[in-house]
Amino acid sequence: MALPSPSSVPQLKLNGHDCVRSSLQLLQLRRTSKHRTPAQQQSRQLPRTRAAGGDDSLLRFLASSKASRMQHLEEQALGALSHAADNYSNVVFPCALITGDVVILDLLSRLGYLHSGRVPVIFIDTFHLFPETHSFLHSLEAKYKFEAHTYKPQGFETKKDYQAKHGSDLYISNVDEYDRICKVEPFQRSLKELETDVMLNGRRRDHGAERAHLEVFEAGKPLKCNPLAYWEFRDCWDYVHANKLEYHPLHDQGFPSIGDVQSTVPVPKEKWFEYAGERSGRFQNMTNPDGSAKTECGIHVMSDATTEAGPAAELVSAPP
Ligand SMILES: Nc1ncnc2c1ncn2[C@@H]1O[C@H](COP(=O)(O)OS(=O)(=O)O)[C@@H](OP(=O)(O)O)[C@H]1O
Repeated sequence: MALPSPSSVPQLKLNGHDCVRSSLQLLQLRRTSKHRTPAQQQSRQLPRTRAAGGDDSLLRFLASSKASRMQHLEEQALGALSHAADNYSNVVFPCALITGDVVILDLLSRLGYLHSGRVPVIFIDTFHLFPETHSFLHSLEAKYKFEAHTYKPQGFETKKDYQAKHGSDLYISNVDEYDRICKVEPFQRSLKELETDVMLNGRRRDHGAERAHLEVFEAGKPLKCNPLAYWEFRDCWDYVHANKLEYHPLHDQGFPSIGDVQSTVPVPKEKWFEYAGERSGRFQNMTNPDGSAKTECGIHVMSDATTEAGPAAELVSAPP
């Protein structure tokens, strides 16, 4: 069967994904290999008319596989959110407003959980966020009709107050102390004040090695619900485009993920969708006490260390 050249394949524009083309590239690579099986040799001699029909059906198969995968991911994420809300009293969503978070907000809104206040949104103002992050939050609050619960470093109303005590470069002189004061403490305080028993977030397996085996629910107090655990970064963008959602304005300036100003940089677009590519511009020039590169601020890592195993422990960590 003569495969069409990948560049000549019309994009099926199924959620704007390139998978059809890349699958064809893979197949073509196999075809041009010296090691053809007898069946492959034979298939090369099939009449061209049959080959043309085969190409169409392959494209249709790939398109329908992709569509059913996306449908499953969406149903599974909605199912996880409903399960959390149906079975637990205080489900909260700490939201950093990056692409996956926008997907979760939209799913929560479709379930009626934002407007009703069933799932409160937590926003940590670290005093070091980009101004665009604040304006984007206000825009989403207006669109989905919710008001985020904003938490700041304890004892400070403004960045000026904070700097008067800690200076302007604590994140350089003592990054762990900076994380504790500006992120971890306000985050822990928010979970406590809202009596959280389930915490939603947008962590996914393709974020990197630390999250490679993430499950949709993770044991602990609070229980963590990761509705996008099995999604890829590309799936989040497909959802955003398919539903014409507004997204953080800094994505259009080359930032795949957005955190604090001092530690977030743009990333070349071709790297965004590589494994761990989304977070490759985060935590720049930061190291852990053991000298390894920092990949987490400690919000989730620290809350793991300080929480107990919850009732779902056996569900999420069943032995092989
Ligand atoms: N500003 C702010 N407000 C509320 N919640 C926040 C905030 N920053 C991070 N988070 C929560 O922490 C999750 C991991 O974030 P990150 O490791 O990407 O960033 S950071 O280290 O916290 O800056 C992050 O997961 P995502 O849902 O994937 O964004 C959130 O659950």
